Amino acid sequence: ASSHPLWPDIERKVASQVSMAKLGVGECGAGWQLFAEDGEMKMYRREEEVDGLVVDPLKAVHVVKGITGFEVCHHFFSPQYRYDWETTLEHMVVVETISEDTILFQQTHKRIWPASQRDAVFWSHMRRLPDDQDREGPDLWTVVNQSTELPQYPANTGKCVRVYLTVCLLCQTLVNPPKNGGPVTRDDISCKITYCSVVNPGGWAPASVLRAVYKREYPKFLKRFTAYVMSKTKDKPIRF
Ligand SMILES: CCCCCc1ccc(-c2ccc(S(=O)(=O)CCO)cc2)cc1/C=C\c1ccccn1
Repeated sequence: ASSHPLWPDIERKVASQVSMAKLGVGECGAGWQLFAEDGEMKMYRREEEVDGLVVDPLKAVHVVKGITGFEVCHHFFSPQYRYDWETTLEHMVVVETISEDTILFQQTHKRIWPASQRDAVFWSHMRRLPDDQDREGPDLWTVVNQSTELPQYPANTGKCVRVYLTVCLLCQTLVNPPKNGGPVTRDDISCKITYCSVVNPGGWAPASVLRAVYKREYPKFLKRFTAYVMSKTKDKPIRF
């Protein structure tokens, strides 16, 4: 895929998104406010507006037992599972499978009254990252979704307002080998998940509506998605 015209953008975006995702909420600048908490899941947001539009960056951290970073990224990246966990999705088109780890999507999301319906066109790239701390244990896995322009899907021509998004899912598998030296089972693993997203709604939507949507939808999405991965993997061999 390194020959594809998007490749330089993908390389640059993945590098910048992963380094930002690795920063704790305390480090990457002030202004992160905790807005939702549920067990191990903590969701933070920053209140930001661009041209009067709410684009509140979101950062969620979660630790889930019994699954690996590869399994989380695989179910997030692969189109065949998306309708199972993405409740706001109305329609998804795989525009181009650039390579086995890079796909171009067009998605329409269900209309959220009183705002107009939204669609998104983005490339999605999944990658294993060498662990820079050289800690032993499995590597990191990431999926980055980045809006891009596609001539065959011009923005704001039909019923939908085009959103512009940047999303990074960064996963680290934690293995706690059993004392008796036996094989590692799902009871001995967990996954540290960092989910970062910035969604520019594209066209006007009331700040109160957008903030209510994000406050309601993001916690629901992360809980539902991680529960889905657990259900899909629990009786299967572990994939690191
Ligand atoms: C007025 C409403 C405007 C927002 C509409 C909207 C736009 C984009 C998106 C969205 C959210 C997550 C992704 S992803 O993480 O890349 C996974 C692949 O689907 C891509 C798109 C959603 C939603 C609408 C609802 C909403 C908002 C947050 C969280 C969940 N749902």
